[in-house]
Amino acid sequence: MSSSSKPNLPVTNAVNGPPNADLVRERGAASFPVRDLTYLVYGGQERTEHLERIANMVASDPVFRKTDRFFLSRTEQYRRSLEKVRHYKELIAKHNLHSELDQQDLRQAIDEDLPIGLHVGMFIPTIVGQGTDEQQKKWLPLARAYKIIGTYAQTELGHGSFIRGLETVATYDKSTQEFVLNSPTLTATKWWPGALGKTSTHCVVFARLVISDRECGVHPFMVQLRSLENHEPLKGITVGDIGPKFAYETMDNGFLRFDHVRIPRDHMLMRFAQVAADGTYSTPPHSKVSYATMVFMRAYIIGTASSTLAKAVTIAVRYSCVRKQFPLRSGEPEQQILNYQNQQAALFPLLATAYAFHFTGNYIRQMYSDFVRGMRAQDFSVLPEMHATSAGLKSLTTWIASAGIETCRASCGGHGYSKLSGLPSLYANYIPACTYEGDNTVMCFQLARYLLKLYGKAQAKPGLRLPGNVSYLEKSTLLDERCDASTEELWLDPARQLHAYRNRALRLVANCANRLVAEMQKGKDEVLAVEAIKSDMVKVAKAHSYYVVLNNFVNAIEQLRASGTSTPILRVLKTLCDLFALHFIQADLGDFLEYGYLSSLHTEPLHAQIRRLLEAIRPDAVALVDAFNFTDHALGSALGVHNGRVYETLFEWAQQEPLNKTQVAPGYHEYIKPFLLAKM
Ligand SMILES: CCCCCCCCCC/C=C\CCCCC/C=C/C(=O)SCCNC(=O)CCNC(=O)[C@H](O)C(C)(C)COP(=O)(O)OP(=O)(O)OC[C@H]1O[C@@H](n2cnc3c(N)ncnc32)[C@H](O)[C@@H]1OP(=O)(O)O
Ligand SMILES: Cc1cc2nc3c(=O)[nH]c(=O)nc-3n(C[C@H](O)[C@H](O)[C@H](O)COP(=O)(O)OP(=O)(O)OC[C@H]3O[C@@H](n4cnc5c(N)ncnc54)[C@H](O)[C@@H]3O)c2cc1C
Repeated sequence: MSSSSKPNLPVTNAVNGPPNADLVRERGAASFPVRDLTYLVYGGQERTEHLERIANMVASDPVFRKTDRFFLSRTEQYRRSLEKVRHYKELIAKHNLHSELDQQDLRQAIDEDLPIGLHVGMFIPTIVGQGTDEQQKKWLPLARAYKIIGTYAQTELGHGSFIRGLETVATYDKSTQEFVLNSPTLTATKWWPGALGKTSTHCVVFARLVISDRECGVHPFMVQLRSLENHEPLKGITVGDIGPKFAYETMDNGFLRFDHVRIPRDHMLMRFAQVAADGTYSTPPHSKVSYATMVFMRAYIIGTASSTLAKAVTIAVRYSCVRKQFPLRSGEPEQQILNYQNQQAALFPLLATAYAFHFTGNYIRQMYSDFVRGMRAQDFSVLPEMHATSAGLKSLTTWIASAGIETCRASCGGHGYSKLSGLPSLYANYIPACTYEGDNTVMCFQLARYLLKLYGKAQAKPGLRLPGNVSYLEKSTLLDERCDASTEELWLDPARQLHAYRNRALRLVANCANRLVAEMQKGKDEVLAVEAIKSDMVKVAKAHSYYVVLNNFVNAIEQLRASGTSTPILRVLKTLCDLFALHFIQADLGDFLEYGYLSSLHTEPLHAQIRRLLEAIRPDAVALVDAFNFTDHALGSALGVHNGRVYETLFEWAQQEPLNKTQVAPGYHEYIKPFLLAKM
């Protein structure tokens, strides 16, 4: 079936010429209308076309070019990203892109870690979330007009995860109605905040509030760091870049120290906790309400896991269609490497996961906006669920996406190791997502604690109703149930798939709870008992999060069916959902076998069904990655170019290598010539 209308994307960066014949053939053989799936992913035809207009504008603009990025020094990369920021601002004015959504679309199309990411992603949201109406009125217009540039300075040299251990102090001076910010130790130095080093003029600093020697906990303060006239650091402030990193070269992650810096009282963000002029402190309505920006960003990160993984899979699948190695029998044509089962087994579960995470992103966005609506009405009841769910999903999605990018890279063979494949930098820039906004393991503890608590409550009070995604914790009878998927066909039943994931999650929670009790019975207090089950807590959090992802995928397909989505689209989504469900059972088979939920009676048909699903996806693989609709600019990969002219593009891009500027090697005269021409 051909697509219902043609994509409007330019083929930029790739070497022009007739498209690769294999890709053309694959595209012609898709079983579903690609364009319709693109509309589904991006929220309709109108929205897709809007995004394409922005993507085209960016892709054809030389300021946003990416192909030279591998040949620039760190400082040049930083300067180039500032040039992009300036141009981004010019385009907002020129094309009237004043809504937050338009600007987000533009940044996404630019597709670089710009040093204003923290300004829009955390600084402004913290003012919105934590500032009083007056503070918002004062700071937001300046921030939104980029009259000030801000960041979010929480982590210190000595502490990141343990926020209560932060050492930066804000002491209230009643006599002047000021806070005095100070970094009393080396380890109190703020360390890591993005755009802090060189770009930001302001930041929200998280510091422990002290009033008349009384510790009041960590709170957010607005602090000006640099002069708005000449960008020099203000008195008492030591600030700079933290130096080379694994990647992320465009971002000036920074350090910051305070030497008794005074700020006015109204620079503490006081929406929830207040300090009155006389030093009276009013506590916030929820002790963790000042952590809300992190919850927001975790939700955002979950939303970007799909597109990041989708990029890697697009590159690897297109390349695997173009790349040929070995004929099956002598005299026959060589095979596209995507025809090999092992290649499909590596890539198609990731393709399925990219779609699964798309629906997870929709789910968390909805949950987050419900949560914000509640917060505005002073209802914080959803905060624990929001915090725990987003912490778990952030961990699972970023772990899988990170490992998935590396799998895609390795599946491209030698060319995957070339930076021109786009995959090494995609990986290197993405993996800190497993660390920032909460180390994934630490985040898993948060979700596991929440699940253990609810499980304990459900055990203590039979009949208690728990929220939707955790309601399975009420049903301890589920533990006695076993899998009955004894045929390949039965494994395609979503109810059975969900049953397996629920059963695994409940088992792991129950097991953890039992071990906790056992450790306490051995004489440990609760704190030490928790320490003794921490590895299992990570497994609990992952198991629950897998269930949430699958549940959302299954529900999304049901909703699409109910709303009249066409059969070919439903069929292909269902195949992807099945592969997601079965692949991750296969990947963690030990969990399911350990308690006898599955036996070899079920595993044989499971493996067989997975092989069938790989075969079913094969003819649609290119169409499924095309549906993500990335421009060549967004992929930044010689292997993933839409026209499939992989070798031509690789060859042309390699010519830009600075070593190729001269025919004779730099250093030849000093180091090679002497021994080549030396007398024997
Ligand atoms: C229009 C849309 C625009 C969108 C724009 C987006 C643009 C984006 C541009 C993107 C650009 C770049 C992207 C990348 C940027 C990366 C930037 C990175 C930034 C950072 O990393 S900031 C620093 C982040 N730091 C952390 O995440 C620290 C992690 N640690 C913690 O969160 C906590 O300390 C903790 C959870 C580990 C433990 O907290 P602690 O204070 O010690 O408390 P406990 O005693 O353990 O727990 C007490 C109880 O409180 C519960 N709790 C903890 N946290 C929360 C929370 N946030 N909410 C609710 N409840 C919470 C905890 O569970 C305990 O509960 P219990 O007592 O058990 O019931
Ligand atoms: C690229 C990047 C950008 C960043 N941007 C910002 C920013 O803009 N603003 C900002 O404030 N911060 C930022 N950070 C800091 C980031 O938020 C922290 O690094 C992160 O929260 C992890 O904290 P940590 O470094 O203290 O790790 P640690 O907590 O020291 O973790 C080290 C190891 O110890 C383990 N561990 C820690 N605690 C426990 C425990 N209780 N039990 C068992 N194991 C434990 C962890 O699992 C991990 O394996 C950024 C970091 C990076 C890498």
